[in-house]
Amino acid sequence: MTDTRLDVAKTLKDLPAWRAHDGDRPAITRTLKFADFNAAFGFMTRVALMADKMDHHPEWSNVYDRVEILLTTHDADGVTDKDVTLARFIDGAAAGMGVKS
Ligand SMILES: C[C@H](O)[C@H](O)[C@H]1CNC2=NC(N)=NC(=O)C2=N1
Repeated sequence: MTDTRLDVAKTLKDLPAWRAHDGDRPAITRTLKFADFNAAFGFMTRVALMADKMDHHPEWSNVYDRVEILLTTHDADGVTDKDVTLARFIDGAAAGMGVKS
C-alpha cells in the first residue's frame, strides 16, 4: 500500500527545526552542527540503526561536524508519516546530544 502524501507546509508546523526542500520534489530538510566529527558520526550511527529498523532511509551528507539531512518517501513521491516519525527521532537524538535547532 502506498503511504498517504502529506502537505509539506502543514507538516512543518509541527517540526520547527525542519524546512521545505527547495528543489525537484517534496521533501523536508534539516542541517545539524555537532561538536566535532566524532559527535556527528555517532549521531548518524544512531539514526542509521533506527532508519534501517523502520526500513525508511534518509538522504544525507556529512562534512566534518555538519550533517545535512533530506527526508522524503520515494515510494510515495512525497512526504509521509514515515518522514515525520524519522524527523522526530532525529530531533530527539540531536537534542539528547545538546544540539540546538
Ligand atoms: C524495498 C524497501 O522497502 C523500500 O525501497 C524502502 C527502503 N527505504 C526507503 N526510504 C525512503 N526514504 N523512502 C522509501 O520509499 C523507501 N523505501
